[in-house]
Amino acid sequence: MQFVTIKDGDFTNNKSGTFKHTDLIGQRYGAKVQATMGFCHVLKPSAELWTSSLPHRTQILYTPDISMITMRLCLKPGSVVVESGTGSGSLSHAMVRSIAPTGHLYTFDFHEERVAQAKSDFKTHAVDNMVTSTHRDVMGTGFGLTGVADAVFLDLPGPWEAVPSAKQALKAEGGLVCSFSPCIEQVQRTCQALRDEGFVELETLETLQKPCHTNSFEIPEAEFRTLEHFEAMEKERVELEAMEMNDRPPKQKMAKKPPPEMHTVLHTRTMDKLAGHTGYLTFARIYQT
Ligand SMILES: C[S@@+](CC[C@H](N)C(=O)[O-])C[C@H]1O[C@@H](n2cnc3c(N)ncnc32)[C@H](O)[C@@H]1O
Repeated sequence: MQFVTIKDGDFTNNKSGTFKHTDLIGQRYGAKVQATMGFCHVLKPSAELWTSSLPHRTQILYTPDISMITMRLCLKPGSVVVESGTGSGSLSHAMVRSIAPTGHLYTFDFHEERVAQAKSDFKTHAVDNMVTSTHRDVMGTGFGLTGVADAVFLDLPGPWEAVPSAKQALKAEGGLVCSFSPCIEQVQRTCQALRDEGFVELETLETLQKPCHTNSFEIPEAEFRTLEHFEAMEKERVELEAMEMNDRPPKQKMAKKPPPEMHTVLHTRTMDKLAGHTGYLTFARIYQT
């Protein structure tokens, strides 16, 4: 999967050969476009496609975790959400899609270049009006936000350090927090910090996706035979033998059997490979009033 900005006169080369951008301009989304050694499909950009094609500047979150996060944090149009670290912006784009057009994402990272690149990506994807991207060490100095957020998401090496500041960033009526950590020891420290700050409904889970493939194929209709059926077949065989002995060509005497009726069968197979452990998601809620 390649994310390509199309420019009249440019070319893109990959294992399918050379694609002239001029041939791509004006194509409808979904169109199949021929190249010198293969073809491509022109797809409409989406948060999921960005996740599968973005340049990795860090480890990123993938669609199974992202869908669990956006759903369990109840993100919807108009939600205000705080995120750290921004990383490569994989989760940020999905969050923006969920909260658009009236919500806002405050995203923080202490790596200056990543913040600059994320800002540039948000602008290119025309979502920068819904994002504030800030260069800041949130484990050291917190988010610097008070009472604005419906939800806070933490993807940090020491999320427990940011829990008091996450609480402060949530709206007066309370809100939701999610923390992603690869190690169970990080989860334990984060849960302790969440309890200390008065968060409730703590739940930690791991999201594993098990893909299934469904195919269809044709098989002959099953023929269930009775004893009479076998007896009739035996009679037919004996008659055939007798005709052959009388030197008469059997084909002239016997009616040709019609071809069996075909039947479409759907077959679903779960894939053998299950993507391995990425991390644990800890969710919690606080009621502040
Ligand atoms: C694993 S990446 C986040 C990936 C992101 N969730 C995504 O889907 O693309 C973690 C990020 O946290 C940032 N980070 C680590 N410690 C931080 C801190 N104290 N304050 C702010 N950002 C921090 C790192 O610079 C890194 O970019």
